[in-house]
Amino acid sequence: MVRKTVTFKVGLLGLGTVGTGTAQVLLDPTGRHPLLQEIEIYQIGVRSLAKERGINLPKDILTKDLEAIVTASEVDIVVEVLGGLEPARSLILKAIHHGKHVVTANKAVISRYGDEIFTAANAAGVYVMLEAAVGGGIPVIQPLKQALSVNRIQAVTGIVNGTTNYILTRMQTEGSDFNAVLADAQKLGYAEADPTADVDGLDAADKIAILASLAFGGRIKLQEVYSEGIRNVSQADIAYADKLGFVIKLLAIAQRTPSSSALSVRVHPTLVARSHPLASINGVYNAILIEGEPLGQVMFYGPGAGAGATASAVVSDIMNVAAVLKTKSDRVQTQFNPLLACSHQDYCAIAPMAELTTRFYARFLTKDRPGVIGKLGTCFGNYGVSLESIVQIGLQGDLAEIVVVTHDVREGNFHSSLTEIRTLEAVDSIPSVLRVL
Ligand SMILES: NC(=O)C1=CN([C@@H]2O[C@H](COP(=O)(O)OP(=O)(O)OC[C@H]3O[C@@H](n4cnc5c(N)ncnc54)[C@H](OP(=O)(O)O)[C@@H]3O)[C@@H](O)[C@H]2O)C=CC1
Ligand SMILES: N[C@@H](CC=O)C(=O)O
Ligand code: NA
Repeated sequence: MVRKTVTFKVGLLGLGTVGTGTAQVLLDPTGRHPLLQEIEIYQIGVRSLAKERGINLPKDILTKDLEAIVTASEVDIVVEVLGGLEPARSLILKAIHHGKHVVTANKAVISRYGDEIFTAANAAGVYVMLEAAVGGGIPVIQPLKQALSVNRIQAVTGIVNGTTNYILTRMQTEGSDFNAVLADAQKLGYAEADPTADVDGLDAADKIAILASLAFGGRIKLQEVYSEGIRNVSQADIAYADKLGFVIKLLAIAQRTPSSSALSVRVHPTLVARSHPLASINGVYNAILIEGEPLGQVMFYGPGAGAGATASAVVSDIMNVAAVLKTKSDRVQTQFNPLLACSHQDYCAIAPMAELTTRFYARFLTKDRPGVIGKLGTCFGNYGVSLESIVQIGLQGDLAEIVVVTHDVREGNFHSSLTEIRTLEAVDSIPSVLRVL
């Protein structure tokens, strides 16, 4: 048992999956960095005092009075792991106004209210740290702020939602049913309280907005980030993708566009060639591939959700703040460490999706008769859509199933060609349209 010399007090807001993992690490410093022995939990704010907790806690440490934690003079660092927008946002702001440094895992709050929060933090002279908010336990926020900051970043491409990667992996490897696998992800503590945020790509959109902001040095308006989830990814598409040499992944992408100064920032299910490094990232694992000059490519890989992994990121942020404070005798920041603080003022311009240039995969159900493929080809040709492959593999009832993969095409042109194709008498439906990396 380690005897602690307490120097820093943490007010922990939340004792769910991440809060419990965080408390476990803070209460068990043996064999970890010695600075951890100087950090103590002051109080833990929860909703219910009666709830069974799978952790041994000091007596009377739980409270329902979260405002008292963020305003307590004893507290140096407030750790927000409540989730949701409110009261998380208000408590973060109140903590900042009371001079507390903040560590949060809450990408939903940061991607929406980052402007307000970082402006308040800079005015109050405190840090807001968010390593756990993207990629769970994977260090990616700190590397972007520090080790990679000399690079001109060209693209950030990631699998940043553990729940959907877990679902897609099991649908692919076991042919499992979507809803059953989602229930497992919830049991394992990967999913958000409302898993819609995971399944519909909103959690990944929050995360890529945060990564894009760090990578490209400006704020991002979340409403300009395109997001499409995995609800419409079917077993048929997984099987066709496999036959064509691809796997389907929910990718979050932020990249410079070749023709304008605007960025493309988006989340969508994507066919990824089996040889691509992101294709082999399975289960709850996340990976973020960053391309920059002069570094080239670097990929961060690890567990993207779960109690222990996320706690590792939360506690490392607490330690980073404690380490900075240790060098200040009065614990007041007169000057910020520019590699830890946020200094963005301007918003990045985001290009509309119609201007994106990408490859597409599309599946058509058509009448099974000669000449249909030719008619599709004519419509594609009318809009400059060039095909990489076109295959008719099977029949669904009496309808033919035709799958195409295009070469790079402007998204707006591709959709115009589909609008024309839908008017063809021989075409029954277009059950899926996916982008190809
Ligand atoms: N789960 C994961 O793997 C990861 C989660 N995150 C983020 O971490 C945050 C927390 O997630 P997670 O731990 O999974 O969430 P949980 O739902 O498991 O835990 C939330 C905790 O916050 C408490 N809480 C919520 N609302 C209130 C309120 N209004 N008043 C008082 N207490 C409240 C709950 O109290 P009580 O226990 O009494 O109900 C609970 O202890 C989220 O922002 C999430 O996006 C980030 C990376 C990974
Ligand atoms: N629900 C999220 C948790 C981590 O951010 C996920 O599944 O990735
Ligand atoms: Na992280």
